[in-house]
Amino acid sequence: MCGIVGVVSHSPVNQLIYDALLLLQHRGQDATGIVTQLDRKFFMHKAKGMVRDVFRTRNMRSLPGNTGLGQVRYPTAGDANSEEEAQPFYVNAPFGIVMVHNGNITNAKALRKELFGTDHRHTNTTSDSEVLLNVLAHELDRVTSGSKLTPETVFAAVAAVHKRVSGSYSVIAMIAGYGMLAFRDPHGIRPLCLSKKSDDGSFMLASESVALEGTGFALDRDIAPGEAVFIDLQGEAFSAQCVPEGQAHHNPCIFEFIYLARPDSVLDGISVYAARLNLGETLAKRVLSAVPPNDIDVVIPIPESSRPSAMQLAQLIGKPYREGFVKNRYVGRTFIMPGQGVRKKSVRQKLNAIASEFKGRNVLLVDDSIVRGTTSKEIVQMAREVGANKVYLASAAPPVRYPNVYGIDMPTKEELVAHDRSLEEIRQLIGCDALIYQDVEAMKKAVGSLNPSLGGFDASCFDGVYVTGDVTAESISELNADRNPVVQDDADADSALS
Ligand SMILES: O=P(O)(O)OC[C@H]1O[C@H](OP(=O)(O)OP(=O)(O)O)[C@H](O)[C@@H]1O
Ligand SMILES: NC(=O)CC[C@H](N)C(=O)O
Ligand SMILES: [Mg+2]
Repeated sequence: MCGIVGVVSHSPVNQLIYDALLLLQHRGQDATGIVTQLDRKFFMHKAKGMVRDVFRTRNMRSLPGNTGLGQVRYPTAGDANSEEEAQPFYVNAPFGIVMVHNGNITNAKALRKELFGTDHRHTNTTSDSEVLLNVLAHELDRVTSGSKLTPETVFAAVAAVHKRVSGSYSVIAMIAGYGMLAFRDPHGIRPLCLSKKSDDGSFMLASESVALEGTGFALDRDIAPGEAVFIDLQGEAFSAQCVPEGQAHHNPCIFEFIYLARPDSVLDGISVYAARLNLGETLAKRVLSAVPPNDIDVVIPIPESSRPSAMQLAQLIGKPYREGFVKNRYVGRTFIMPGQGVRKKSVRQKLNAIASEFKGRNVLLVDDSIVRGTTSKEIVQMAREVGANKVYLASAAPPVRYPNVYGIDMPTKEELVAHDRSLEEIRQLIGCDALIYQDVEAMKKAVGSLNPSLGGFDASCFDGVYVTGDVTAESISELNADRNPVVQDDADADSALS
């Protein structure tokens, strides 16, 4: 889950893209980049780091033009440490294309071979996004050879991309001198939404509605699964469904609603905040059947993402909701940091307990999800250190048991605390007095009831069902083999836990 943004306007876009990226920073903390276009020329600046650190005034000054793209990266493929793999990516033929991608290509290895052997295209990094860009470039070249680039030819190229590429991809690209193209994979796994400003006719495309609202745009609609939108440089927009009828299914990633997205965003017709409240409500029922309510004195969220669920849960079980942990706002999100070592250290730097909320009390801690168990184990220990009597732990998401291959960095099952362990084994490992998880079906209902028109969710890390239908144990290990040493680091999560 990276954050992506694209703007077509009648005035300079550099500041607007910067502002939108800041609003999407929670989706990627590792690298960032902006590219703008002026007179068929691209101007780009990208580097490792957060938005505020990467773009200095001199960089912003060298990003002229009224159209542009930006990205914040959370690496899920290739090399997490490489500056080269920061986005946007650029190819010079045909036309000159720059592209940003949120998602993960599951057949990148096979495509890389095809690109080299059959399409005679060169890729220079281990990034799956560079592969995707080259497939798009090849298909654009093929459909426009001997004819002009029109919205129809662009859509034909996207249709060909859908046939070749597997996995998750929300994409925004700029074609030099022509316009901006956006498309979403046939399952709509990662989000992408669109806005047109009524006063000046400018367009913004972004991963989350919060980026639109925070920059003076208003959410018009989501890009549909399999759909492509092309906005020419005169500001005229065209759109088309690029997969054959019956082959597009709307299965957004449910983890967006649990953890990844900001609570003030609305994705695919669902308010993330409302989803988290609903998850708290269903979790409350499970808590009541597992722990006698009189045994709980206070409900304490593990900041940040669990707050709405914890609040709702507390109200339903009739217990006080208290802020027992204070988050250091200058430490980023720990889950999306690359490498288990840095994640583990960061939990202690990030959260500190207010002893008076714990002393002598039976506390129910609530988190949105337990993935590697890094956070839970540290937090339970911290609660005990400041004098908690009993420490119960509830998770608004069900046990994460399966690897994710669609853009969340949980590539190996061995690193997941719930993989191949019973509830009791997980409880012992985390060290809490009772452990209560959300149920998979209840989770799907809690979120899905907010938009019944969806065709279900990608909930693969919870139920092991991969919506693209082509993910096997073999392809998962192949994907891991393509990662840089970070995955090896992650595979050590077990030892880091104990
Ligand atoms: O079991 P783990 O592997 O530790 O991962 C799960 C934790 O990581 C996330 O928090 P994070 O600090 O990333 O972000 P937040 O501040 O938005 O909650 C999530 O909210 C859980 O607290
Ligand atoms: N989280 C993402 O969307 C990552 C995009 C791409 N797979 C990368 O690793 O750069
Ligand atoms: Mg958290």
